[in-house]
Amino acid sequence: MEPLLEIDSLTVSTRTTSKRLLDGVSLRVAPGEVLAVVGESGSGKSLTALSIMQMLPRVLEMSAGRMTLAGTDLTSLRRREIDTLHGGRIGMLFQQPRRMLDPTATVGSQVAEPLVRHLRMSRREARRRVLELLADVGIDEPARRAQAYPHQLSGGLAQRVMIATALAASPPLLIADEPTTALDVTVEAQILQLLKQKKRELGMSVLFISHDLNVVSSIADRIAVMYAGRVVEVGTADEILTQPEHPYTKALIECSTLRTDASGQLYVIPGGSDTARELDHGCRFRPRCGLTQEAHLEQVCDAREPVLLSIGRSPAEHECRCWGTAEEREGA
Ligand SMILES: Nc1ncnc2c1ncn2[C@@H]1O[C@H](COP(=O)(O)OP(=O)(O)OP(=O)(O)O)[C@@H](O)[C@H]1O
Repeated sequence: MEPLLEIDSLTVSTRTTSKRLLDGVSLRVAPGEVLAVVGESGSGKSLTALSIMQMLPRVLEMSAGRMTLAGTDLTSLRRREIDTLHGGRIGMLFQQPRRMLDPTATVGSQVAEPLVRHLRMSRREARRRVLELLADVGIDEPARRAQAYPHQLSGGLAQRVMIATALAASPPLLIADEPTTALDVTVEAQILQLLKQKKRELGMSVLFISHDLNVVSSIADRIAVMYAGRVVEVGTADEILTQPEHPYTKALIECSTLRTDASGQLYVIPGGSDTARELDHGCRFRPRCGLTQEAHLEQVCDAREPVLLSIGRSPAEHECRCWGTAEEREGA
């Protein structure tokens, strides 16, 4: 199936120092599919989303071999076309829903905005449609809520309003950047449920960004794992969660299952990712990698950066960037 969103070799660097923050990121999202992008803080998840939405800050510059949405080249859009993209072709959800809403405008007028702008509805038509949209995302008494201001909403209610706004113009793609991270666990479960229901009803694709594998396991069809600005493993959610290959993915899974060691300490991945980008040769994960030492691969992992190799039954079904994994497979 032709992908809806296709990104090839996306690189983002700082303009002044040319520091590479994203390095050759390639991703594909099929129509109706949820691709989750996971990784620790600073791995490049949000920059990937901002690049797709053409919302990178001016201090950063981007280059991409290819970045298309339903065949449209996103890298050459003009200002007006980018305005049409936001909300019209890509719905957006962020971590702090109350901060993303305009504090001076009522809920109703904010949900109406994409209806007027993208679907060219009259204000009157839009007011009627807003009530349906609010009810559709599980908001009681939509007429009363439409009159409310963002500060009068709980976090969960504000995220429901953001979902109604993001999906108002039925965009084919939703980008959700940590949409449940700021919510408490019961509300988080309800919002995930709502997103799954909306995805089913509307048949949209979703790029779902999270640092939490537990969260993505309930919603993702495929998972891409990022480390220090690169995709290190990608595959179906089932394969990544049950047969992870990259030592970093395995470590993330260990962390997400709240495993404790013999002394009762919670498992954490040793070391930090902050210096990984400064490594100018070899694998960026090697200073933290147990496999490198275990399999005596220091020289190999130090010499050259691993490439993303296909390890699935069919090409591109499961790919992993690790010399150790490649070596094990060759030996087997
Ligand atoms: N405007 C900027 N100028 C310089 N560096 C930046 C800028 N924005 C992001 N970065 C750096 O780029 C890297 C990737 O950032 P990004 O926000 O994409 O990470 P993330 O995976 O989304 O993390 P988090 O989960 O904490 O949001 C980080 O090292 C970050 O410090």
